[in-house]
Amino acid sequence: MSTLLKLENVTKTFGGLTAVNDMSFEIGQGEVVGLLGPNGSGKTTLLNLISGALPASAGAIRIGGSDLAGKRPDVIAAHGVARTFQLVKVLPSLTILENVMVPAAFGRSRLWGAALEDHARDCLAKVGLTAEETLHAGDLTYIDQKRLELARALAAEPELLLLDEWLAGLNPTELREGIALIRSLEGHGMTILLVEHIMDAIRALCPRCVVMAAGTKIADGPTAEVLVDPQVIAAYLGTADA
Ligand SMILES: Nc1ncnc2c1ncn2[C@@H]1O[C@H](COP(=O)(O)OP(=O)(O)OP(=O)(O)O)[C@@H](O)[C@H]1O
Repeated sequence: MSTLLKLENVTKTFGGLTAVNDMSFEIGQGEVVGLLGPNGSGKTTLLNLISGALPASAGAIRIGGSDLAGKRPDVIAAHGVARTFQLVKVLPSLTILENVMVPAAFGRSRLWGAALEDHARDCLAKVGLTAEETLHAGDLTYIDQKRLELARALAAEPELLLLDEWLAGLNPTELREGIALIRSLEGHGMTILLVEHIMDAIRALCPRCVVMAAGTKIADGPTAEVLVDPQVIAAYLGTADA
């Protein structure tokens, strides 16, 4: 499996706080990897560094061989990285179709006209929103807004998809649908780095997990092994002398 994402000693400080501390790991093409850790451990900051929303303080972030640390988000997107956000970011006054056309127009293929609409519709079909394309995004239910956000990310034709708690806030039925949807992307060979607190989802989707605590990598390996690692359990539950 060839390496798609390679982090080398990536660090991010905010003043005196080190939010991400010397993180190194690789993700192969087509892998689905969970990024775990207690609240405040640096997961979202790491996604922000990979997607270019924040510049790294140190280290290299290689995507397909190019070091993109410190590059603008649009440059990183052009290298095939797309993401969803912890708090859904759709354009409420635009229709569903228009919401997906925007990232498709500015995505890797710079589509326009009929090709743009066709591609946007394909992305809506992938997330099961075909019938809703003329509705306004602000009128959608929460799960459908999440689907739409995923369709917007897919519209940019990513090779690497970063999902930041995309399954959070769903009821059990929606969660099952959400897991099936992510699995269907995996079937298309997409590489996914998934920040998630729902362990059932992690077990169902991620053969491998990386775990962070206080900005540092404390585990990286097969999910079943990582979830019973005493250091990981201590990071989540705290220890008597912590
Ligand atoms: N823009 C910022 N400025 C200053 N501090 C920040 C900023 N963004 C994050 N932090 C801090 O960095 C640390 C890591 O935060 P981050 O949001 O990355 O954690 P997380 O693991 O994603 O947490 P959660 O699971 O709660 O989303 C926290 O202490 C947070 O307060």
